[in-house]
Amino acid sequence: MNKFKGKIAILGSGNIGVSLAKGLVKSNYATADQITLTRRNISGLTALAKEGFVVSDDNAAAVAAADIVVLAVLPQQLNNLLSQILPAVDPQKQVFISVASGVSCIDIRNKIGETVQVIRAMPNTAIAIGQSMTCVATDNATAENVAEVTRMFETVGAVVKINEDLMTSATALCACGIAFFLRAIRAASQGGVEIGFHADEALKMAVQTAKGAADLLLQMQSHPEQEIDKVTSPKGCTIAGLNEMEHHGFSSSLIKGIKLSAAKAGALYTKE
Ligand SMILES: NC(=O)C1=CN([C@@H]2O[C@H](COP(=O)(O)OP(=O)(O)OC[C@H]3O[C@@H](n4cnc5c(N)ncnc54)[C@H](O)[C@@H]3O)[C@@H](O)[C@H]2O)C=CC1
Ligand SMILES: O=C(O)[C@@H]1CCC=N1
Repeated sequence: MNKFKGKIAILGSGNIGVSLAKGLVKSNYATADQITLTRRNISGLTALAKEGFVVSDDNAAAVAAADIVVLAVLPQQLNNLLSQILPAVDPQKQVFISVASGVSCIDIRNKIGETVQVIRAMPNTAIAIGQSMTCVATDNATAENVAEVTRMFETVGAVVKINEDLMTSATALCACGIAFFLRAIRAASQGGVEIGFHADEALKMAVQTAKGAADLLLQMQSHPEQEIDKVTSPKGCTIAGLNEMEHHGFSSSLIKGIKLSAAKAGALYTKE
């Protein structure tokens, strides 16, 4: 692994910002002292400062010193942040990565300068354990910067490059998707309790079963239905349960939820 040699500023140290920072250090992409974490109130970052991260409430100073700037505030907090950092933006020095849902590259350039290179990235919370599914898109960054940002996110999971117009779809499927699969696991464990297991063992069984299902697809490179066909014995109990779930809208509810999340993701940001 070639360590990144420059400085990284992560503006907005909440769920995703902190998870990304920790993931980058754990994967040896950068050392903690190369990463500045900002937050309006830095008292919540004391533990991270002890781990060696630079912590600050001065976004403009963090940007001035950085080569890579990650915008990791909520969409509704972004315009305020962009106006704070405007004086420190240097298009020759920094490349900007935005993880904010529903904010386009051009929206960001309209606030901080038309020659600024902006790459959107949509990770998910599994970034904390190096298992993110991160989608990246840009409309103006150089191939070299896209390659570096891809390399950065590959240290904390898998990366797919997509067209920017699919970014809200990626948000729903991958970033929100973590919550959807977690809820499915939780529901399975609740079913397990109804049929006789203690809650802790039911959850453990559901989690390992879900992991096995995902790993089957990843390692065998197969299609879900191909694997399902191997489970469903004729006149058996699996097809009975599966069809009952489908009669109650299992696939349909996931599809509808993902469509609604994608629509919502596209409407989270107000330009003015
Ligand atoms: N949570 C998730 O699973 C994912 C979130 N995202 C996107 O990442 C962004 C951040 O989401 P979360 O981390 O969940 O939100 P969060 O609310 O946990 O973190 C945002 C942080 O930014 C800080 N902040 C707000 N204004 C600031 C400012 N002017 N200067 C410095 N810090 C400031 C807040 O204090 C907070 O700590 C959002 O735009 C979201 O759409 C993207 C992918 C996944
Ligand atoms: O729920 C949200 O709006 C954020 C974006 C994707 C995941 N969490």
